[in-house]
Amino acid sequence: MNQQYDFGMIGLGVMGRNFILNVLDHGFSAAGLDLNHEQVEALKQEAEGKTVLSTSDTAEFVKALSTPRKIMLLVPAGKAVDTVIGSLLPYLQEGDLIIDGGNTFFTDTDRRFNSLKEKGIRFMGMGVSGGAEGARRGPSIMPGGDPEAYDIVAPILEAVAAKAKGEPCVAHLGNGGAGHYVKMVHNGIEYGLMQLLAEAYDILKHGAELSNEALAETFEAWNNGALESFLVEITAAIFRQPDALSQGSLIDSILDKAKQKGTGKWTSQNAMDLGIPVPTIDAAVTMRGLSALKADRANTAPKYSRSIEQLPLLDKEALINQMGEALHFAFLMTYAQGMHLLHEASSAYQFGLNPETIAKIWRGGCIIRAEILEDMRQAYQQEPSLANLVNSEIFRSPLLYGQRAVREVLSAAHQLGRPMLAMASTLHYFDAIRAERLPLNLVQAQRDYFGSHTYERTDREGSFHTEWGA
Ligand SMILES: NC(=O)C1=CN([C@@H]2O[C@H](COP(=O)(O)OP(=O)(O)OC[C@H]3O[C@@H](n4cnc5c(N)ncnc54)[C@H](OP(=O)(O)O)[C@@H]3O)[C@@H](O)[C@H]2O)C=CC1
Ligand SMILES: O=C(CO)[C@H](O)[C@H](O)COP(=O)(O)O
Repeated sequence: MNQQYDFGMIGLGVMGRNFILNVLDHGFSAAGLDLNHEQVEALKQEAEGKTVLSTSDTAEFVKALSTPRKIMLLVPAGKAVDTVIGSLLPYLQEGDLIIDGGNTFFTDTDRRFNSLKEKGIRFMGMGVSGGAEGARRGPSIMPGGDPEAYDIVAPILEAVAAKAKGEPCVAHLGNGGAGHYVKMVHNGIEYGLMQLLAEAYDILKHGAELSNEALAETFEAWNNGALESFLVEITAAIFRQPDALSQGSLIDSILDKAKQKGTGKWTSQNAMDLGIPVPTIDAAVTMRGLSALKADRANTAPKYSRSIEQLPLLDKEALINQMGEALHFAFLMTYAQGMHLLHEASSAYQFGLNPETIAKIWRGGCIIRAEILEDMRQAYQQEPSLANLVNSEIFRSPLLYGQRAVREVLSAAHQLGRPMLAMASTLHYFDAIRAERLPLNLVQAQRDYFGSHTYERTDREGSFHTEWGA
């Protein structure tokens, strides 16, 4: 009898090839499919000696898999996913499972789930985080959809996932497109944290005049404290990277235009749809947009030249310390915004999410893994229905303490004329969410003035309209 393989992977690029190698490392047999022959050959070479089939023939690939078939896709989100599903259908049988592991928009997952269900094919939307290294050595995995479908593939996913405090960083998260929704918000938080770190770099470089070596040491020191996280760790390493093509550090030769594939923007857009503010993520998306306007910036810059050298000298040591505290505050607030969005989405889309489980599986493997996640997990363990982490006792003291540092670093940014849009948005979000009264009574008055939109009063029930100025 021919070999029957435990697991199938379609898309043998950055993520797919590393993920399938990870599966093989854990003693499972696996088949890989890609239309690109170079990728097929690369898998054959990298998996030499393992029980693997690498092919670009769909019929051969599907027939080689043991039933129910477990086929994961790591192809670009969008059309490619529908194309691959269409190419598989003639060969699949009832009960087989297709898993989309890409960064797919969650409503596409719902659509695919419903259409495949009619054909008797199981479908699962699943976020995967950790980049190439995570896929290879242990990612954080965010599956959603039918729990029975998850059970079919759980032994493989639990084996390959990262482990945090001995527990696998994978769990069935909820109904329908829940897995892809959680991954989208993960990426929104990722955007926020990355932008905050970029802003800190800018102020330390221009305000405290830190060299790349000093920046590396500063970020390393932070990574040994409350800010311990993957993103702080790699940021320190980035400052140490020499440039292979010219003198100096590589960071100084990288064009300041950040690209984006959509998940951060989707998070902001969907948060607006649900009426949940995520201003740090909005700011991060906006800054990617501003970074892309390189030619416009270059054109405008000479018209508003800076005179930094005339500015009062900032206390270097104080600024570095305040920046570390400010980042800790802003990191907490960014996770809080993302988790608040998940709380609302869970009821709006009936995902049935458990925030403690999400905090738990984000503690290892993923891009936003951080020491803070363990505090978050404990906060949700104490109060599972907590809507916003700002109201957690665990967060109260670091937020109260950290906000002062944020005000200091923002003041430095203002003096230097350097943008800290994410940091400022984070502080203003905090100041707004803790303000019992906001000046939006004026907005209501204006709406009623020009559009008879009515307003409510503070002293009596009902809806009121005034003939303003009459
Ligand atoms: N890179 C990352 O850090 C992360 C990526 N993701 C997500 O994972 C998914 C895959 O990303 P990534 O691995 O980076 O992308 P890559 O482009 O590196 O790999 C995608 C692979 O899929 C192949 N492919 C495309 N269409 C088909 C098809 N119809 N049939 C078979 N193979 C096909 C591509 O072939 P070809 O080269 O010929 O186009 C390529 O080999 C995306 O949704 C991405 O957003 C998720 C987490 C992290
Ligand atoms: O999912 C990821 C990490 O978690 C991918 O790396 C994704 O591409 C990051 O988003 P963008 O390309 O928009 O920066």
